[in-house]
Formats: sequence, structure tokens, C-alpha cells
Amino acid sequence: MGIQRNRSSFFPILVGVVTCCIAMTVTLLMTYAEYRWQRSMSVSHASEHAGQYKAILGKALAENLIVIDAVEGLLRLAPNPSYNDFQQLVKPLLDQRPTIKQVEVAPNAVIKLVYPHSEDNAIIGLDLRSLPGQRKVVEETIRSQRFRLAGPVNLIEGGYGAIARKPIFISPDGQHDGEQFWGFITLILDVNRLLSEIVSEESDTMTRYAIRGTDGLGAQGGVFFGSPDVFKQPVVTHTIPVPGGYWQLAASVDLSRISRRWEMLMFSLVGMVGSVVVGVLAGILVLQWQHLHTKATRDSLTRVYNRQRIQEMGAQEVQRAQRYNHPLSLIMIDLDSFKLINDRYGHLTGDQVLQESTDFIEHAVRGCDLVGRFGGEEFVVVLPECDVCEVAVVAERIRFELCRTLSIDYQQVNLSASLGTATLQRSECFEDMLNNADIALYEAKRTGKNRAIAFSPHLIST
Ligand SMILES: Nc1nc2c(ncn2[C@@H]2O[C@H](COP(=O)(O)OP(=O)(O)OP(=O)(O)O)[C@@H](O)[C@H]2O)c(=O)[nH]1
Repeated sequence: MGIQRNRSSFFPILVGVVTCCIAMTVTLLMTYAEYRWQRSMSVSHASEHAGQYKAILGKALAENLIVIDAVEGLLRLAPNPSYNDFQQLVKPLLDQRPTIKQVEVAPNAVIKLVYPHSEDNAIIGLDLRSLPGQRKVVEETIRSQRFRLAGPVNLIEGGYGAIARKPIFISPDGQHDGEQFWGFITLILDVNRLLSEIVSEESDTMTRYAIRGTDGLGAQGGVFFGSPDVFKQPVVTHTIPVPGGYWQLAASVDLSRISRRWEMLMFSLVGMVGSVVVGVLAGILVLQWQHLHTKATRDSLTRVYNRQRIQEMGAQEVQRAQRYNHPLSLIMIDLDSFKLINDRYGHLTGDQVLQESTDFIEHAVRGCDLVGRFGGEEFVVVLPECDVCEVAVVAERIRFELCRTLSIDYQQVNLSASLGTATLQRSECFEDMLNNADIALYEAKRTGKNRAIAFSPHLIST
């Protein structure tokens, strides 16, 4: 009985802890699902934007490079155009293309026409082959006859730009494509401005973009926008064709930032606190339920089963015993002259006697026997698997346990009890057993108390 009580007092704690663990597991799973969702959102956001940036950059480059075709058309018509003619053609084109810093025409690789022009323009008359940094590229461009986009590099005229340099080759009549190198048409592109679309739209701090491919070398070229780290674990890469090669644009998502986002931290924190609260509430609920259940089934003074519960359980035991043809017995116990105890020592002492008597009864029976207070100073014990001989032994043991002098508040209280026993017969119900035990108990009282008497039919007639 004692072990059962301990177990039931641990039960609310167990339910609370298990509920808390389940809630925490659910929280962790939901946090992980949220992390996965955020990650896939970030990746698709990065992929979508990278695709847009590729399109924007590709379009901007194509629009800018058209200017070279326009200048080339002019040169084919007039191989030695005046600055005015050159300016009239180029000015409106550059007004619409702010990313072009400069247009240069360099017959035989010597810069002659520059727009926008300034009087002290130091580069007029400059032979491109004399520039240590560009000499190799210039010569390679003439040799390969390839239109190339060099850089981005720091420009001698200041700033950071990419140089789109187209070598022009003419036929002997000077009008058409041919074998003879004529010179260069060069566009200087303001790369920072060109990339401003990306820079300005880079508001999402988790997504980072980078571009590499200095001199059109693609994956082999240097990184000229963003961090090289982006190329370590990119979620998407795009190729942007440029004259003579390609640029490579990549996007990466800083996944560690997702788990550090305040929404995620709040979600986890609220989930954890919520789990503890749910666990505590579940424990309290079970405790309340246990309390109500105990109130409904236990006697408040002695904590053994109350009359209603012992009758329910007794009826179940009768059904079980009859179904499996097993023995079942019942003992009715009545403390002797209890009124006298109350009158002499007071009700409080009487209550204590009832509590101690309960302990003695429980001590005298097996753990599987059911002990209940039937009312007043009357107790009932239901004994499954106990036949007429065994119940006599148990009844005697209880009588012996209850026949003693109790010391309560320095007062000596003499205690004894009378007992009536009944053993289940074939067609009886639990009420019949109670009646029979009561008849036997009455006989025990009548014949001098402090004794146990077994029911037999002849007692009915006496
Ligand atoms: N202290 C206390 N007394 C109770 C309680 N329930 C019933 N009683 C008292 O128990 C006494 C029972 O008295 P009786 O029915 O005359 O029985 P008795 O004095 O034991 O006499 P016999 O049964 O013939 O031995 C009454 O005085 C009731 O008031 C209780 O919960 N606490």
C-alpha cells in the first residue's frame, strides 16, 4: 500500500516531465522545420535575385557595347572623323548610358579622340602599347583580332573601370573588314555604377553576391565584386558572357545567420518556456485529478477506500471469482465499545484510534486485499483467492493486531474488535456477502466481543 502511495505521488512529476519533454521535442522539430523553411526561402530568394542580376548585367553590357558598333560605323564611313562628328555621334549615346565613363578612338593604338573631352586630357596621343600594364593585352588583342573586355582595373585617369577594346581591321579601301589593323575603339565602363543595381538591392544581409572573371577569364579570373568566400559554397552561379570571355556571378547564403535571427531565437525561447509551462500544467492537472479521484474513492480520515468504492471493487471481485471459480472472502470488523472511547477520551482521540486501527488492519492483510471503511468504526476487508480456512486465519490475525492498549497523548486506550467473516457461495452477490459477514459480526458481539466468527447459515435462525 505504501509503495503504491509513493508511486502515485511521483506520477504527476513523471507526467509533467514527459509532457515537457514531448513539448520540447515538438518545439525542436518545429524550430528545425522553420530553419529548413527559412533556408529554402533564402536559397530561392538568392537564386531568384542572382538570375535577375545576371539579366540586368547582361542587358546593361549589351546596351553599352552597342556604342562601339555605332562608332565603328562612323569610322567606316569617315576613317578620319573630326572631333565634332565624333562628339555629335557619341554624346547622345552616352547621355543615355551613364555607366560609360569614356569612349576612345585610337588609330594604330594611339589615342586620338576621347569623349568626354577635356583640354588637358593627358591620354590624348598616348600609345596604348607604351602602358606597362596594358601592353601585353593590347598586343594580344591585335594578334588575336578579338574584341575583349579587360579589367576591371584602376584607371590611369582615375576610378575603377572595365575596358572594352575592339580592334578594327580594314580592307585596303578602308571601308570593310580586312587584314590590316586600323586601331582601337575603346569603351571605359564605370563598373561600380554598373554593379550599383546589385549593391543597392543587397538589403538582405544573409545573402551575399560576388562576381569574378577579371579580363573575361571567368572562374579563373579575380573576384572584382563581393567577397571571394561567396565562391566557396555558392547556392547558385551564373555565367555572364562578356567580349572575349565571361564573368561568373555567384550567390551564397550565410546559413548560420538564420539560426541567429531574432525570430528563430524568440521561437526557440518561447517554445522552451512554453514546454516547461505545459509540463508544469500537465503535472498540476494530474495532481488535481488524483486529488479528486482520491476524494471520490478514499475515506478522508483513514485514507482507505470509502464505502462506495469498496462496494464497487467488491462487486468486481465477486464477478471475477465466479467467472474463474476462485475463492473470495470478506471480513467485517467493528471496534468494540468505541462509543466509550469517544466519551472517555474525546472525538479527536477517537479519530486517532480509527487511524491507528486502519494501520493495524493493513499490516495484517496482503497487499492485494482491499481494505475499506464502511462507516463509523466499521471496516471491511475483501480477500481475493481466500477460502473459508484462510479467512479464519487472517481474521484471527487482525483481531490479534487490534487487541492492544494504545498510548495516545499519554493516555492508555484499550482496543479490541469483533469480526464476522463470509466466504462467497456460488450464486451470491457482494451484498449477500456483506449481510452474511454482518450476521457473523453480530454473533461475535453478542457472544462477548473481541472475537472472529465465520458465517454459517444456522446463525440466521439464532
Ligand atoms: N471519533 C470518531 N467517532 C466516530 C466516528 N464515526 C462514528 N463514531 C462514533 O463511533 C461510535 C459507535 O458507537 P456504537 O455504534 O454504539 O458502537 P460501540 O460503542 O462500538 O459499541 P459496540 O459496537 O457494541 O461495541 C459512536 O459514538 C459514533 O459517534 C468518527 O469518524 N470519529
